[in-house]
Amino acid sequence: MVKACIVYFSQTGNTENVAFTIMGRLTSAGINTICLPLSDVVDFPEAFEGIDILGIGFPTFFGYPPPMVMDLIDDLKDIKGESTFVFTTYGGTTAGDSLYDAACALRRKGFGILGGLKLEGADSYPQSLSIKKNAGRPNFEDLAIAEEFTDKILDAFNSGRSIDPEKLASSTKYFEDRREADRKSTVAEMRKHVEGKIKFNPELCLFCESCKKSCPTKSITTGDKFPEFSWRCIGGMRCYQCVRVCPGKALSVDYPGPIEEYKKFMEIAADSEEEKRRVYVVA
Ligand SMILES: Cc1cc2nc3c(=O)[nH]c(=O)nc-3n(C[C@H](O)[C@H](O)[C@H](O)COP(=O)(O)O)c2cc1C
Repeated sequence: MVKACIVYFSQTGNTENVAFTIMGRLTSAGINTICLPLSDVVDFPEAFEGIDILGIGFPTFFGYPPPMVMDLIDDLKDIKGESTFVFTTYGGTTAGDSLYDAACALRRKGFGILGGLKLEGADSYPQSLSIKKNAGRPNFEDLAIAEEFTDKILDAFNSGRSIDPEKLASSTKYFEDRREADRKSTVAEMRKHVEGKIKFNPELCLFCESCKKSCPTKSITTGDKFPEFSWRCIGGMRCYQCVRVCPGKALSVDYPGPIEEYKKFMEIAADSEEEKRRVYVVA
């Protein structure tokens, strides 16, 4: 029996939704499929044993995969030569080179690339949440596309086809111009336009530790009373999951500028309608 494992990182559920949709389709096609959040990978290495297909899903962060997803791929030491596919959800501005970067890294590890999928999701960035950008995505139609994609990658797998990661490269000029540049500096350049400081109001803290439990890099410790931030975050990049999950609204964001400036900045790197319509590429 063909065995698949889908590893995904998801903070607001968009990528998880897509991951479970793909798993459902694979399962109904008779593939023995496991879906695993990135945070469980260390505790469950058996999930990778004897797999034929590896799927990796993640939200796009500033046009690229979140650094811990690239770390995961780098750490895939013992799984070589299998087939893989990548998928991302993004807030409707740009998926940038996220599929391309993940596919290149997997290719370097010896994986054959079956294809890549990018679907729009409700935008989880704090300013975007305030304007409800892309609310309700991925919707029914988006998930139907995820199913269509799954059928096509299975066909590619069964026929032994794979693609060059180049096929997943963005046609958006902003990312084309920066393809050879160091990712950290490109992301830092973007972050300075939009990244706000996190404020803490002790009077609203419920001591529930939701911030600590949700932090993907375990950068938050709780002292006698309040959370303490090491600000390690994701290579310094704020993901704001602590702010999103705080039930008492004790954590909030100080936007670096007015929302109009944020919207203007998003236009600089935004995908063209044509790029947005290129939802998947399959071998
Ligand atoms: C730190 C950060 C950076 C983001 N960068 C982008 C981006 O470059 N382009 C975009 O369209 N959306 C961006 N988003 C929005 C997310 O990619 C989008 O909401 C995604 O679907 C969230 O997936 P999840 O629900 O699985 O966490 C960003 C969100 C965060 C928190």
